[in-house]
Amino acid sequence: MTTPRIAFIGAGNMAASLIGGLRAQGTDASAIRASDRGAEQRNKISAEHGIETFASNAEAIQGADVIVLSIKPQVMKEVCLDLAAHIGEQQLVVSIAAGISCASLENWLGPRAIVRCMPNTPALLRQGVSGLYSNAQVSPAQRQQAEQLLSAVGLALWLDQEAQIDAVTAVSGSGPAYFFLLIEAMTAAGEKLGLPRETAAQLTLHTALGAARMAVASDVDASELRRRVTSPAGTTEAAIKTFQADGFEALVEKALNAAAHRSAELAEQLGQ
Ligand SMILES: NC(=O)C1=CN([C@@H]2O[C@H](COP(=O)(O)OP(=O)(O)OC[C@H]3O[C@@H](n4cnc5c(N)ncnc54)[C@H](O)[C@@H]3O)[C@@H](O)[C@H]2O)C=CC1
Ligand SMILES: O=C(O)[C@@H]1CCC=N1
Repeated sequence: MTTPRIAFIGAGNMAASLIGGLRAQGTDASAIRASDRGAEQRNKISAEHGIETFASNAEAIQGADVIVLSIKPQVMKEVCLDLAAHIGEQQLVVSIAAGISCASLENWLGPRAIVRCMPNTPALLRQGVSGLYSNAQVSPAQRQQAEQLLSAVGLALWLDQEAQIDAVTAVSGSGPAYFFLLIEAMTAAGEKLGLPRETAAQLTLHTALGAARMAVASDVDASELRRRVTSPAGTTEAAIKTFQADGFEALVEKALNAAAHRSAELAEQLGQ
């Protein structure tokens, strides 16, 4: 398959992660363009990745096979209404915005091929994971284009119901932040236990990395891996019992529900 030409509308954090991942995978800079209303963002992304940038969204999408809407949900309507007259029938629209439904995008852009997806920031290291959903107008070739884009930066998993995007947002879209929070908390606790801060940070980070790598490579599930670390009446058991006595699993469920609920709420608030 030839490399699709990709235009990013909005050159912020997530666009930078995706563009960085695509460039690291070998996508030529000439196949990628980006627009942003901020001159600083345009200069930064063009300096970092050697891509052409535009102040005009309409100019940026000219000649693109795939248009990636990578702006905040709050400006999606305004941007789509401005772009609607400029998008060609053959151009695939990929939205990465949390909480903006295909129906809203079609209201603003007209009926067209749309893939909604939810990536995450480790895309920058090509270690991302995304959930993707395509509407009925997306052709098999366009599905492949979207998959090619997201799988350049990590694992891409198709969903068969759009509502599942809310759950993907809660688990993996926002998920890196939960692990960062745990890393922050473990580092601080290690320091309080008497370690130099840098040592506590390195121990925490490499434990997180090792545990994730082990879980991905393992043919047994996480609960069995946890059991193998947990000696009867040992140190791990003392920690796990403390987590569970204070409702760790219920808290995680509550937090993910809040994220999924917020995703659905954004769709209601911003989708009109
Ligand atoms: N940050 C994350 O971890 C993830 C974010 N997302 C989604 O990605 C989208 C972008 O998020 P971030 O990159 O974090 O936001 P960001 O604020 O870093 O980037 C958005 C960019 O859009 C630009 N912009 C604003 N109005 C514009 C307009 N009218 N025309 C062109 N550019 C405009 C801003 O100047 C900014 O550079 C959001 O919809 C978010 O829901 C999805 C998955 C993960
Ligand atoms: O916090 C947010 O709304 C976005 C979507 C997923 C990650 N960041």
